[in-house]
Amino acid sequence: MSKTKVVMSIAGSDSGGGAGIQADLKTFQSLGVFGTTVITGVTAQNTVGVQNAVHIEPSLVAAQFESVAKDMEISAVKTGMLSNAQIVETVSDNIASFPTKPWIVIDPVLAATSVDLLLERQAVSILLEKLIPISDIITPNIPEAEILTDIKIEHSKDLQKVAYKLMETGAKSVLIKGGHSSGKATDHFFWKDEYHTFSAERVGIGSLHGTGCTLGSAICAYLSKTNDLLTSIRFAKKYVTQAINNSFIIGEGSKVLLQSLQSNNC
Ligand SMILES: Nc1ncnc2c1ncn2[C@@H]1O[C@H](COP(=O)(O)OP(=O)(O)O)[C@@H](O)[C@H]1O
Ligand SMILES: Cc1ncc(COP(=O)(O)O)c(N)n1
Repeated sequence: MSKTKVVMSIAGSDSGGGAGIQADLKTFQSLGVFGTTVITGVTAQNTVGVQNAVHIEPSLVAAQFESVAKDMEISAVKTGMLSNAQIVETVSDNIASFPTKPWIVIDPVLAATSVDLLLERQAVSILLEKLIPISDIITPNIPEAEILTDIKIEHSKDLQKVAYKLMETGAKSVLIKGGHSSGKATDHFFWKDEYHTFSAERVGIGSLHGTGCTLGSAICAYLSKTNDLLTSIRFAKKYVTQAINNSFIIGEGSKVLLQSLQSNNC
C-alpha cells in the first residue's frame, strides 16, 4: 500500500468556510491527501464579504512551519492569502528551507471575490522578488495577473505577454484562470515554450466563492500524487468544474462549492 501523501496549505482562515484554509482542507480531504496548515491570518468572513481580519505574527507563522516540517515530509505546498510583506518573506524563507523540496503552487491571492483586500499592495513587490521565483506554478486570475505584471489583458496575445513576464521573474509555469472573463471558463497554461488550455462550460448564474482556492489546492494534491504538472492541472480543472456545477446557496452572497470525495484517486 502506498503511503498517504502529506501536503500543506499556507493561507488565511475564512470563517464562512467557502474559501481559504477551509476550502483547501476540504479539497485535500476529497482528493485523499493529508492536509497540514500554516495559518497566515484570520478573517471574519461570510458569503457576502470580509468584515474583519487580523494578521498572524510572522514568528508564529514560522513556528507553524517548524512544527510541521520537522515532523512530516511535505510533498507539495500551496499558498493563498498572505496578508502582508513580512508574512510573504517568512513564507518564502521557510518553504525554501524545507529539507526535501516540495512542489510549490502559488495562488497569488490579492483580494476576495467581494473585493476586500487580502494582501497589502506594498507586499506585491516582495511576492515578485521572493516567492514567485521559487514556484513550480503560479495561478493568478485575470485581475491578479494584470496587477502583478502591470499589463492590461485586452486581447488573447496579452495572456502570453503576462505569462512570459511572470516566467522572467522565475516562475516555472503560469496558469491564468478564466473565471473573470466571458464565454467558456478557459484557463491558459504557459510552461517553457508550451501553451495549453483547459476549458469548461461557464456556470452562468450568481457569483462563486472559493473557486481559485479549490483549483490551487487540487493542483497541489494531484502534484503530490502524480508528480506531473499537466496531469495535475487537467485533473484539478475537472475537480473544480464538478464542484462548481454542484455549487449551492448557503447565505446571502456568493454560492459555495460542493467538495465531494473522488473515486478516481489516480
Ligand atoms: N462561472 C464559472 N463556471 C465554470 N468555471 C468557472 C467559473 N468561474 C470560475 N471558474 C473556474 O474556476 C477556476 C478558478 O478561477 P477564478 O474564479 O478565475 O479564480 P479566483 O477565485 O482566484 O478568482 C478556474 O478553473 C476557472 O476557469
Ligand atoms: C481567507 C481567504 N482566502 C482566499 C480568499 C479568496 O477566495 P475568493 O476569491 O473565492 O473570495 C478569501 N475570500 N478568503
